[in-house]
Amino acid sequence: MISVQEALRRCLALAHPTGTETLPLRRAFGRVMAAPATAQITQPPFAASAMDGYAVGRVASAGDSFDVIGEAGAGHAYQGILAATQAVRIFTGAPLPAGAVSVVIQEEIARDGDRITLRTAAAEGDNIRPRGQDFVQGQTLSPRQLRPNDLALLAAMNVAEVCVHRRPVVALMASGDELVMPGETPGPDQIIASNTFALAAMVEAAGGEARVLPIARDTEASLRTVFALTEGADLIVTIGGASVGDHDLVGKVASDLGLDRAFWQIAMRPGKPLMAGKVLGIPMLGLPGNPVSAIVCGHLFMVPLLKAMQALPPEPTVLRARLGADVAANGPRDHYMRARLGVEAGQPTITAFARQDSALLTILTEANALLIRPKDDGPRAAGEIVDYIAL
Ligand SMILES: Nc1nc2c(c(=O)[nH]1)N[C@H]1C(S)=C(S)[C@@H](COP(=O)(O)OP(=O)(O)OC[C@H]3O[C@@H](n4cnc5c(N)ncnc54)[C@H](O)[C@@H]3O)O[C@H]1N2
Ligand code: MOO
Repeated sequence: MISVQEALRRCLALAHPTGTETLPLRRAFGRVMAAPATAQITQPPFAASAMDGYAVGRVASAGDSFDVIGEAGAGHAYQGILAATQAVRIFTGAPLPAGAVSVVIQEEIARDGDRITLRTAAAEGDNIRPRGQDFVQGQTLSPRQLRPNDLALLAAMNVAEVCVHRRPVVALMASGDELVMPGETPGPDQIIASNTFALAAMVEAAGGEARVLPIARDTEASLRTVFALTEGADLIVTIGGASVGDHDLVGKVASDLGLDRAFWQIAMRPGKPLMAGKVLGIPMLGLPGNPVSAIVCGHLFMVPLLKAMQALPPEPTVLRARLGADVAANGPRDHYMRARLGVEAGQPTITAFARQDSALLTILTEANALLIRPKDDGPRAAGEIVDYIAL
């Protein structure tokens, strides 16, 4: 069995970046930029007041007075030039008038008619946002998956459209005679197909488009029928039927369809029966059926594949925390234990759940991290530093 790292390397070798498209900003959330975006303007485009108050014509001390000669509001500049003895009533976001050197907030001013007296000193630059303090025209934002904050920045840069990678289309293909969809009434020997829903959401969160295909039955004919529905996908993800049982036919049918196999079975728990390759000209990831195995492998292999297809750094980020409770010696496969990450005594602390069966969705839903136990690692005591991946 190959290692997790080798399996990921072989998976990523299957990925090719998708093409690009141009989208209006309002449709770009969660998408991955395909090229740097360039600021069309400088922000702020002028030195601006950061507060409501008075722009004054010289640095001053408490007790100094000025003549108020006009007003500047956001969107309404004061057109004149301030002399050293003069002030302009100014509001947040208004352009700083020519000649102004400082803004004093209105709470620190006594006003008598058109005369103001300062209760505090006015130092050069106080409460003034210099021109271009946020960004300047021509500055670039490097490619990334667009979060809400990024969209605000692009909008401020006057970038109305953004060039993004086309969403990788993922054909999700669950198989098993025991499976029915949520909302249906399962027979006495049936269960509900569950992991497809997590995987589809993970695809969408990673910038892809999930195409959930009908559940294939455990026959070669049914699997072939559903495989035929994967046409046009950028990635085929099968769920279940990957192991060694008589009804685990995914590998067999994929082989009959010309699968160029990159690997089958890895030294990982959960996820041992994972397979990958290329079938019908499309990269394929064959996930194990156990819900936790499928979802954990989705995080470790499917999401990196989708990132690679959108030219993002694909590897999951491995972080470090101290163990909150002892863990026993590990076996011959890397173990990605469902765990709870929190803070104890001011330090990130991770504690594995006692129950690690790969069929336990209730545990997975309480987990917010995967504690990584290297294969053959000895027992570890609370307080030792370990690796984890955040979920
Ligand atoms: N003799 C051996 N048996 C098994 C081995 C092994 O090495 N030797 N590996 C075990 C491991 S590890 C895993 S993981 C499972 C995975 O097997 P499959 O990929 O063939 O998955 P299935 O047998 O189809 O299903 C396993 C389990 O998961 C349920 N399932 C399947 N699909 C879904 C779905 N979409 N939603 C919810 N639940 C699903 C299915 O009903 C089974 O209970 O094999 C071990 N066996
Ligand atoms: O590796 Mo299986 O995925 O342990 O349940």
